[in-house]
Amino acid sequence: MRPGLQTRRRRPEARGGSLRTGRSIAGASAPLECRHDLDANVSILSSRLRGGVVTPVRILVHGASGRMGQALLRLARARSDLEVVAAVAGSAPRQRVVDGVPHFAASELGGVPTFDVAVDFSLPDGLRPVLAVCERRGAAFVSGTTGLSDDQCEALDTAATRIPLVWASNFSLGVAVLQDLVRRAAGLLPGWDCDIVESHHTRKVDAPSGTALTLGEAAAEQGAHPRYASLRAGDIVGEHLVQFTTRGERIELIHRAGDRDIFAAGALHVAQRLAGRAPRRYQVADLLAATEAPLP
Ligand SMILES: NC(=O)C1=CN([C@@H]2O[C@H](COP(=O)(O)OP(=O)(O)OC[C@H]3O[C@@H](n4cnc5c(N)ncnc54)[C@H](OP(=O)(O)O)[C@@H]3O)[C@@H](O)[C@H]2O)C=CC1
Ligand SMILES: O=C(O)C1=N[C@H](C(=O)O)C[C@H](O)C1
Repeated sequence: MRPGLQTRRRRPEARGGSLRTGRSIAGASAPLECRHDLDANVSILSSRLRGGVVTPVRILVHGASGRMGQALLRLARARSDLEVVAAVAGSAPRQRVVDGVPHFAASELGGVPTFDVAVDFSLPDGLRPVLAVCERRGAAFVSGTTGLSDDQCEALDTAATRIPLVWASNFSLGVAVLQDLVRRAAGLLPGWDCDIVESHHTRKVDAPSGTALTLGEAAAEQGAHPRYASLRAGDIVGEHLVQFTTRGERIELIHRAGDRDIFAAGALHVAQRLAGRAPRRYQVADLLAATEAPLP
């Protein structure tokens, strides 16, 4: 076996947060429903009216010093409909205020200013404290943190009875389409081998990736028995190959992410639309469909 290549046979547990497309995206033919939720939109708008003025959605970025956190802070700065009011990392910040944004350590979460939605790309250990703050404050929660335990996944389900919440293993549009293609291919190819190979940078701590597990769930829903292989090399942002093989033929479906901004932009887009909604667990596609503007 090559260094860095781990193989693993595993049928993943059912987890929430898989991306379900509700309308046709980029040629995918899955029927997608478009929701025009007038009452919800009125309530969201009124929640953003302060002093008679529509104000930006106030965001807390959790995992702010990380690769994703830095992308979120940079992209949020460029949006007038979002205001980052707190940036939280695991350890104490070297600078208390950066570009006008107050920075906090995770141990200081209780003292962060009022926010509408927390956007979390941290590590599994960081999940419960930030989720608890969102629940206490009635704020929305968007998370892309992967490698969560079953208990942590259950904590998300419980929180979603009190606050609006989205967890997704991947916030890119391309992976949402890939998931749909995998589901359909698995349904059309009973008995074929299904193998998922994911490649990421050497700093990634979880394996298989959250996206690989989500894609595997989509295949397993159709009766496939996916196997997983993980490669850690250099600075690969994220690649997922789903391969269906039988005697004499093979189909390969692959997504390559070349830039973390695709994930960060997707998460900010979702956060902007989640703030002020009724408590429940939302899928990314719910918020893509309830749209005034296309993905940035
Ligand atoms: N769903 C998606 O689309 C994507 C998901 N991800 C996932 O996002 C997560 C973060 O990825 P990445 O940015 O590369 O990771 P990094 O290691 O670069 O960053 C992790 C961040 O989390 C902080 N952190 C660590 N432990 C805690 C804690 N206990 N409480 C609060 N904050 C903590 C770190 O702070 P400090 O450095 O001070 O410890 C740092 O700011 C991973 O789970 C990754 O798989 C990544 C890309 C896309
Ligand atoms: O850690 C990463 O970098 C990524 N993690 C996510 C995952 O585990 O699927 C999404 C993306 O592939 C990048």
